[in-house]
Amino acid sequence: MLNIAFIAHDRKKEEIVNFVIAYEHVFVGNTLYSTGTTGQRIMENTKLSIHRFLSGPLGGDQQIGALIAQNEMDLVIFLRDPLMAQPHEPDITALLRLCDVHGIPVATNVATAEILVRALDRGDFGWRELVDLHRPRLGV
Ligand SMILES: O=C(CO)COP(=O)(O)O
Repeated sequence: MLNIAFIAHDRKKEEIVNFVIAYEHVFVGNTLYSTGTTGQRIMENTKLSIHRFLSGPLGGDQQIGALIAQNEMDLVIFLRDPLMAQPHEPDITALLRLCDVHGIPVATNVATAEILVRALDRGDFGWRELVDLHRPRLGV
């Protein structure tokens, strides 16, 4: 079972909802997290249960970043809006930076998300457990 985070900016909300509906059978059984509004929209449209943090502009990206820093996140799907500036741009940069610091697979567009979720379905994320042998989860 993996810990997976869903995040999408407003103009990407419909895209992430459709993506999660399409792969609901892959995501079910994992522990799912999201920023506030993204999670609300996904839960309204699927049977998935999601731990929702604050909305992104209010600190949700930072809350998910904290889980990444504690080695509590295995996959991040973050559909960013590349065409509109966000008020919390530093938080977005910080989250993506932490993914790179800790080597966490992160998709920032749906094409990459699709490849990662198919890899997840095939069991390709087994290597995360090997990494965990050397970097035990700290818990939250
Ligand atoms: O702003 C976000 C990510 O940076 C997403 O927040 P919401 O899911 O609350 O819209």
